[in-house]
Amino acid sequence: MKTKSNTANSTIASYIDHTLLRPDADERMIRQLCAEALEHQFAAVCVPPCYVKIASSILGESPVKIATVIGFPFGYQTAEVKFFEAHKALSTGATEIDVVWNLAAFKTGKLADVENEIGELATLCHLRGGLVKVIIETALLSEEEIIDACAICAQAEADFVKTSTGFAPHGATVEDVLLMRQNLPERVRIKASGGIRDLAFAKELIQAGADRLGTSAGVQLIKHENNQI
Ligand SMILES: O=C[C@H](O)COP(=O)(O)O
Repeated sequence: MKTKSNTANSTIASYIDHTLLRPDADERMIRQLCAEALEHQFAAVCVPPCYVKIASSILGESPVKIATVIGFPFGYQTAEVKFFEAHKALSTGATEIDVVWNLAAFKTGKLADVENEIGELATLCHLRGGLVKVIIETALLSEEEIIDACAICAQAEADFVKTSTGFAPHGATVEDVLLMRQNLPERVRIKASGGIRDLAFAKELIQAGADRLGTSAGVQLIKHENNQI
C-alpha cells in the first residue's frame, strides 16, 4: 500500500505534469486526475481548456499547477485565436500554457511570424504571472530544425520548450532532449512528453536535461518507483 512517506520520497513526482488530453476524457476522469495529482504531489495537471475551471475548483491554492493546451494538437490556428484561447485559460485558472507552435509557418519559412506569435503569448502569460511552454513536435523536425526551433523559442522568451503533443508518430527521445539542452540557454527549461511510460526512460530523459515530464502514465511511474508493479 502506498504511504505518505513513499510520496514524500518520490524523486520523480515533482517532474510530472499529470496529463489527460484524450478527446474522450470526461469530467469524472479529470476529477480523478486532479485527485491523483494532489495525492502524489505532481508538479501540475495538464488538461484540455474546457476543464481548466473544474481543475481550478479542485486544486485551488494547492501547489499543483494547472496547465492547459493551446492550438492543440496541430498548432496551425491563427495567432489571434491562440491568444484568445490563452487569455481565456489564464482567466479561468490556468497558470501554465502549453502552446503548439505554428509548425506549418515554420516549415514555410515564416520565422518572424512564428517568433512573434510565441513572443505575444509569452508576454501575455508573464503579465498574468504564468508561463509558456512551446510544443515544437520534435517527431516532425530534423536535427537542424530542432536547433532552429530552440533559437526561436529562446528569442521569444519562452519559459519551456516541450518536445511533443503525444499525437505525432513518436514522442520524446533522449537524443532530442540532449540536442535541445545543448541549444537552449540555461534559463529555458525543457519538458519531455509523449510516450513516457516507464521509470527508466523517465530518468534517462531527466538525465538528458528534461525539467518536466508530460505523461498520462504518472501514477504508473510512481508505482514503478515504489516497486508496486
Ligand atoms: O503533453 C503531454 C502528452 O500529451 C502526453 O502524452 P502521452 O499521453 O503519450 O503520455
